[in-house]
Amino acid sequence: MTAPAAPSIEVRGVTKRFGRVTALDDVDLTVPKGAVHGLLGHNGAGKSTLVGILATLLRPTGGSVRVAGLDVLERPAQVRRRIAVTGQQTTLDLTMSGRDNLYMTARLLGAGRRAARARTGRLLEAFELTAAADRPARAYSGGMRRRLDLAMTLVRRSEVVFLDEPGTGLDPASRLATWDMVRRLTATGTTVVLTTQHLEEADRLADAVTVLADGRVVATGSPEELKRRIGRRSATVHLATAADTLTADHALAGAGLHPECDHPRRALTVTLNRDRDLTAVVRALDAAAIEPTRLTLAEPGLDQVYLALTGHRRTEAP
Ligand SMILES: Nc1ncnc2c1ncn2[C@@H]1O[C@H](COP(=O)(O)OP(=O)(O)OP(=O)(O)O)[C@@H](O)[C@H]1O
Repeated sequence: MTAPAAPSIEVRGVTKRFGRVTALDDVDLTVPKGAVHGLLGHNGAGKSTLVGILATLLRPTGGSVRVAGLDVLERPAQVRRRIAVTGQQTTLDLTMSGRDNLYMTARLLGAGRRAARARTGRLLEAFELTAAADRPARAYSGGMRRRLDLAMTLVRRSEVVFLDEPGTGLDPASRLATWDMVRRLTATGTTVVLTTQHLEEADRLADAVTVLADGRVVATGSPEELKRRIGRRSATVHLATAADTLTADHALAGAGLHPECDHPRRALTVTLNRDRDLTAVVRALDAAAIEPTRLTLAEPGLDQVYLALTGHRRTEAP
């Protein structure tokens, strides 16, 4: 039997204080190689501080951190060579075209002319920038600049890539294309850590999510696990007539299922606290000789998970 690969990121008991502010409090995090891990939290939860420590930009006050198998405090320079961080648009030269920005970066990182050209072409295509490739970056729209910024992060093949809200500021089509690109990164073994306040982004992209609130980890697991643990599924029964709605309401209430009735829409919603509650809904309706026109199931969103875990509604970045 082969030993499991060492995790790409291992954080143990990390604390970070800025004067009196405790930005991180006893944080643990393990990310396997080739996984996408979402750091989810409201403003000030500690996401950027944690990424800053992982990327060797900040020193933890306490605890241990290994990235790409290396201790970040003992070997920061080697860690830096293995990682890439986005959201730092300062690396873009706005007077140069998108193509030249990418090409120059590839050359600076040591690629030969042909390899640099090939990498540039692939990245322009992946981020849908081919048509605008030869225009100066200063003429790009906000979304195009963000895509170019992401592409710049990926010029070097890094073991770990840190992305800050990769979908923010992009239109829906570009967002999907970007998410797709992020997922493809992991196929080559790259580990991705993304910080986000957008629950859909974490839900769609991440294999596992760590929810931070006030510097502490309040939950960690796959988006599905979190939803199962916290969120409740619900079943909505749609009925043909007002009379059926009333009968179904009595039948479900009689079975102890506490339906919520939306009379104008002739719909009844039951929270499924246990798996067998769904069968109970169907049985109660059948016993009352009611045939619903439709039965729909709703999975909880990460929104509810976040609210349940932290007591906060999610707050968007300004
Ligand atoms: N350099 C600093 N000096 C003092 N306090 C800081 C510093 N950096 C962060 N903090 C504080 O640490 C806490 C965590 O901040 P952090 O930026 O890590 O949160 P975040 O989750 O990334 O938030 P956002 O989504 O707004 O970027 C906040 O209370 C913040 O005010």
